[in-house]
Amino acid sequence: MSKIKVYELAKELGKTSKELMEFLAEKNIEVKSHMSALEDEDTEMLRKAFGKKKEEGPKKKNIVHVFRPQNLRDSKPGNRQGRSQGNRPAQGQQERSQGSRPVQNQAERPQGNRPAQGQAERPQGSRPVQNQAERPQGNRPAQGQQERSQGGRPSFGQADRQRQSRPVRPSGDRRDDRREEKREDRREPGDRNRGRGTGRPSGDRRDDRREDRRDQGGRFGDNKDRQQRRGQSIPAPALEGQKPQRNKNKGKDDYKKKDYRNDDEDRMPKGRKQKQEQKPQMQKPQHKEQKQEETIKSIVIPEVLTIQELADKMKVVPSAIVKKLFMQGKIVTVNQEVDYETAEEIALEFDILCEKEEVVDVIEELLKEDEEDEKKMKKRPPVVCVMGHVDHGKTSLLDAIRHTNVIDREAGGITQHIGAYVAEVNGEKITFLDTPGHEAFTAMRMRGANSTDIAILVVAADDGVMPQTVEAINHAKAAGIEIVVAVNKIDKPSANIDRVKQELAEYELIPEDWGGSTVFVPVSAKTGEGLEDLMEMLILTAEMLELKANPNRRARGLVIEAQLDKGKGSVATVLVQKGTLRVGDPIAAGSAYGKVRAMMDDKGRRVKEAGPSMPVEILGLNDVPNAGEVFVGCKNEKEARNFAETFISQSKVKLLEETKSKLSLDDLFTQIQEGNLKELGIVVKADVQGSVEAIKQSLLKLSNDEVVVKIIHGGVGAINESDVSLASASNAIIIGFNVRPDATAKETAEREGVDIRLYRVIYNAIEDVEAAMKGMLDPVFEEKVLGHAEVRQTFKASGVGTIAGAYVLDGTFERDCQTRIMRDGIVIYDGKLASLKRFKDDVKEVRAGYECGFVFENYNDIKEGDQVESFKMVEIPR
Ligand SMILES: Nc1nc2c(ncn2[C@@H]2O[C@H](COP(=O)(O)OP(=O)(O)OP(=O)(O)O)[C@@H](O)[C@H]2O)c(=O)[nH]1
Repeated sequence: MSKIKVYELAKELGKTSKELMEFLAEKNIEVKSHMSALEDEDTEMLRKAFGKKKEEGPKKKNIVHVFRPQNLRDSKPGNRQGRSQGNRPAQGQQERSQGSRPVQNQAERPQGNRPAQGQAERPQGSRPVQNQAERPQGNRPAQGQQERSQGGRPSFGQADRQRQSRPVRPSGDRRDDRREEKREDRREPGDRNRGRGTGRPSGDRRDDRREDRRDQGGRFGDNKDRQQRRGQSIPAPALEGQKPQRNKNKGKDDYKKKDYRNDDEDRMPKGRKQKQEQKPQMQKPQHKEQKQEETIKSIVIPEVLTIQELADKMKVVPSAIVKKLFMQGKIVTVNQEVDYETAEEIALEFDILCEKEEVVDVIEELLKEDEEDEKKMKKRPPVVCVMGHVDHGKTSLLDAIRHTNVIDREAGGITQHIGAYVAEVNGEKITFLDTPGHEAFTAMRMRGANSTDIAILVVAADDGVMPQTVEAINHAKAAGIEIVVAVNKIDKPSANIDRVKQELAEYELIPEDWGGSTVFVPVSAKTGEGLEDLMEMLILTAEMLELKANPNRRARGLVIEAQLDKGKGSVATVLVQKGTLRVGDPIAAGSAYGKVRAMMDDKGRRVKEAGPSMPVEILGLNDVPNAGEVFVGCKNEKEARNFAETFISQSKVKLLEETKSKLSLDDLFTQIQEGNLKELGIVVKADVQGSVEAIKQSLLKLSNDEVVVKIIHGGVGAINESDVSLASASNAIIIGFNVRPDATAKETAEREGVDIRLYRVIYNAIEDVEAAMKGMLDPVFEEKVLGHAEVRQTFKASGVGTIAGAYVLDGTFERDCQTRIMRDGIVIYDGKLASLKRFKDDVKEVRAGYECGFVFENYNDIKEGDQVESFKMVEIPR
């Protein structure tokens, strides 16, 4: 037979390991820890010494202590004292047994281990099986223990209330017995004195606990302090001290946590019931210690949740949380959202541990790929992007390489659309991604960096390193891509290549001729000087990188750009990164899917297939995918559709989460209280995804301490009704770039008062929003004539004024519209229509060919033959 360990014997005897160890220490038998194996004779001795006490066990029953910290908080100190001394000796005892003991003792006793082991080993018979059996379902004390162990959980406050409302004396007596006994067993004489009589004052208990907590530091200390400050004692069981241990051993103890949880869930309801029904039953002492350790409850909560949801998880009434926070000076409602950290803090106050819900990114899972077999890989061309500060010549350089002129076609002088093209140097191909030049395109650059192998960092020789140069360096470094520096504009007299080299050296880009490893190529996009060198350097760098991909597999790559074409439908420029994409292949890209109907290369030629590093324009997707999205070749169209559907549903979830306020409770409060939190919601619609991203990024950057810019939605295509309703619901404005609202959207926007702003140049959009944030920009309105009418008769009505009986010649007249009365071509009145009637009824609108009655606001001098014009002020698109 293998030797029994201290903790096993302790469990068998219903004692703590500590007790046994103390006993052994008195007998000069050395045991190192609760895990130490005992000699047979020692085991015998211990069994003899402690065995008989088993009979006394029943006396120790009835330690039913449930407490509601939130109630205690409210209770007067006197009351609390009274209660803690009278009704809660078990609590005191429990705390004494752990709290006043040196901390290392706690450590010695692996609290996390015990319940699990207990459960695991019980059936194997280290403890007589009948013990288990003996413990009837209604073994009240055990359940009572359990409830007590859950003391921190207000969910069982019911039981507590019941306890408090009925006489508790008898149980108190019993507890006294137990206390005496325990004292005999465990306490030092000094301690005994301290604990004698009415029990230990709660203050002491707190001290003990504080000591424990201090040891554990962090949150616990904070909580404690808070409680102390308010002079409140949340008599958290001594087990509270275990929390940090559990935290520290996170992962290792995970299975134990599960045990706890299962235990809680499985047994608590029973326990509650049994407690009420079978109170007089006695407790088996051997369960006691074990149960004490089940005090800790752990809940799994998401990143953001409402107080109500948190309360549900904690199994407390939400008002308890609200109250607790109120006591801390935070006013919250049950529907208010709190972030994980705040929720964790709240839960800790209730002695509940929190674990963050692991969010599985389904999309990421979907896109996961296994490592490829090296043998199947073949050399592929490098994908190069151009980065650098505004006006340093990125477009010109790309253009010089491509020998086409794209600059002239740009609105506002910014490269707005991303494309890609392949250049050939000495038979070697290089794929260039056309990256835009404005800061607005940061996001794309980042994507560019992710999709590229080499970045050409363009630095104007006459300007040197500028902020966006640094930004570009950082992006490239973060993406781990090779940087080749093109020192541009060397044709300029003010060009200073060495200065550029020097400045870049500060960013760890040291030229080869200075002993570094960065390739610097002086070029002039204007004269074409150095371009060949640059291309050669790119080929050399690519060779060093040994770029490879397997062309014989299903294609996979990135969407570089996508837009909706009236004739062709969804047109997406994709960069194949792996495999070969063929016409007819079913593919999915983000929310879009379909079969490749046709493919065009960068020169507009139809192609049948595209291998690694090749950019192609594809037709056939059912929707416009987002730029930067990964596209995957699928087995069949069904698989592609499934992929897209999963993507859509997941994106919705994500969008919802993102739309949820990210502000923490604290922030929200301080900000709101100071009255300086304003949120500017924006819906962005544009003709191409690239612009959406660009506008989004630039607008987000406008956020400052006072106003937070929040992009509620961004998409490609005309502004539609759903955009307007979204903006209306979120009190947002809509920014349209190169798009217009459709008729229903216009109407809805007018009806709901949604501000739609249309732009053709990104700068203007950014400028406007910036201005709006500074002083709320006034919209520019334009008059829109609705219709004309002729006054045919006038009537005088008392209390109303003059009614003009008129005939609508063209257009319409709407209620509340602006009007202008003209007599002989001269405007004699300009104002609002006070009432619009058909016969005796007020109407909303009267159309051409109908007669109606007008009453003008504060104007009665109407004559037959007057011409009335109705118009509306509409906002003019910028
Ligand atoms: N002298 C000279 N001028 C150049 C050279 N390269 C570009 N430029 C000029 O510099 C200006 C900016 O060039 P772009 O190519 O538009 O610069 P960019 O970095 O693409 O600018 P954004 O797209 O606005 O970020 C243009 O007026 C070009 O004509 C060069 O090598 N020499």
